[in-house]
Amino acid sequence: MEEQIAITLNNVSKCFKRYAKPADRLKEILLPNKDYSERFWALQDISLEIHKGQTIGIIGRNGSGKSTLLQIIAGTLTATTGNVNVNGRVSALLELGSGFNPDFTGRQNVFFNARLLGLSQQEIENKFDEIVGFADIGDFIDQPVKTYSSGMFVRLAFAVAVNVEPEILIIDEALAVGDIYFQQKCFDKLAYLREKQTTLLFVSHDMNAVHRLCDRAILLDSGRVSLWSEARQVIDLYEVNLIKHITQLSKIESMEQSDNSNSGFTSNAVSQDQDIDAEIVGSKSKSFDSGKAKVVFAKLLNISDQQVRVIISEQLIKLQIGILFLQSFDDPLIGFQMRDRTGLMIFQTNTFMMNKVIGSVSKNTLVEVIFEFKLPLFEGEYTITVGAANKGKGQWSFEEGLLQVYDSCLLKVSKNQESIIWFGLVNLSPSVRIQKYDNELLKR
Ligand SMILES: Nc1ncnc2c1ncn2[C@@H]1O[C@H](COP(=O)(O)OP(=O)(O)OP(=O)(O)O)[C@@H](O)[C@H]1O
Repeated sequence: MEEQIAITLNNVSKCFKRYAKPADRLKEILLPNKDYSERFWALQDISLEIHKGQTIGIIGRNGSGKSTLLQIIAGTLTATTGNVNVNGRVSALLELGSGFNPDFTGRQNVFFNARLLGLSQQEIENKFDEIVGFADIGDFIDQPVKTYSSGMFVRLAFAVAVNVEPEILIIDEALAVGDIYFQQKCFDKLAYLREKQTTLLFVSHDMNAVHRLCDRAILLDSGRVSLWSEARQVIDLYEVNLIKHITQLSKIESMEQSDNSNSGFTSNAVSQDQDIDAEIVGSKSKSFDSGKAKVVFAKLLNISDQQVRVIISEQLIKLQIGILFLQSFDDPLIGFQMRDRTGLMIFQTNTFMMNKVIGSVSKNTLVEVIFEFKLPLFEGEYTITVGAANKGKGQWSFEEGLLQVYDSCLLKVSKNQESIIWFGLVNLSPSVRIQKYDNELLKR
């Protein structure tokens, strides 16, 4: 079957008027026959064909034209030249606030927006609980949105945009807003829409997110397509360009500071108690609960057994889990998994997989398990899911699942100032050997 085309752009360019001084704009209003502006081409000669069901990342440095491109596809801006053809119902999450009436309540805005997106009154009523459940803003749904925090605003806007079952979903950086739980929920929803063959266009500066969500990507550079290819290749080129750019900047900086020789690293100044803004959230959202066991506690401790929520990368940490078994079991196991802010599972294990036997437990037995490990992760927030089951077999498999509590703990990993400089998910702590061969040696 021939693949359907969702979006076609033919030689699209966008020109904005710019004024050197604000007064020039005013002068032009007062003297309409004079032109005080200069022309600025934010997009130049963009031609693309996006197939139905593709997920496309749009990346590029600040000002490269990403938002302008999204707005032209979403129809909120018109191209100066070229033509755009969009085939399907578009739901767009662009600038914060666009599409919402500040004086309307959240509820009214949901109906208003969903109507604009082509849903009937009945369809919106059917979807309303799902949208509000997703946004999770409580009683604020009946308050005017002008009273919302920016986080609440994005929650509601995102909830509407993704739950109206769009054929084409356009998102501009919205995933960067909101707490880790909401971000994970958004990623899960986008993964679901992707499975349902929704065409997704996604602007982000977060390359992990682009990598996770997108098949292909567009790299914009000064309003032109620099590369349109597999996401991995485009991200690689973007990162190489970024490194080159940063290198250039730092060369200029070091020339400027050549008289300042004091450029050494500072010693490790981050303390365990500093910057604690994470919290143990307990059984926040139960993904599975058989009613046969429950989590009594899930705590992160440092090596001195003090409860912590901020951990310096590469330090030892203990995860202390208490499970109360409400029935007797002959061979229970307890485990955990760690996920990053995109919901990506980084690690999981359990007592069975570690060849540790809890042994049979009678009704109302509390079992405490302590996992101790190093945390060589990149700085950021992570969540821990705690689970229990009976009779393990193979990898994360068992005869009877008892509970799985997502987001039992939230932890924040902070940078280890004494470590090497590195980037990625896990510090592989590489060793390195360098050898130099002089000319004489090479001739031999
Ligand atoms: N209404 C406008 N009038 C004049 N110039 C504009 C207008 N909108 C955008 N621009 C300019 O067009 C260029 C591209 O802007 P755009 O917002 O599309 O970039 P971007 O890649 O999304 O940037 P960022 O990553 O910072 O969000 C920028 O130089 C911007 O200043």
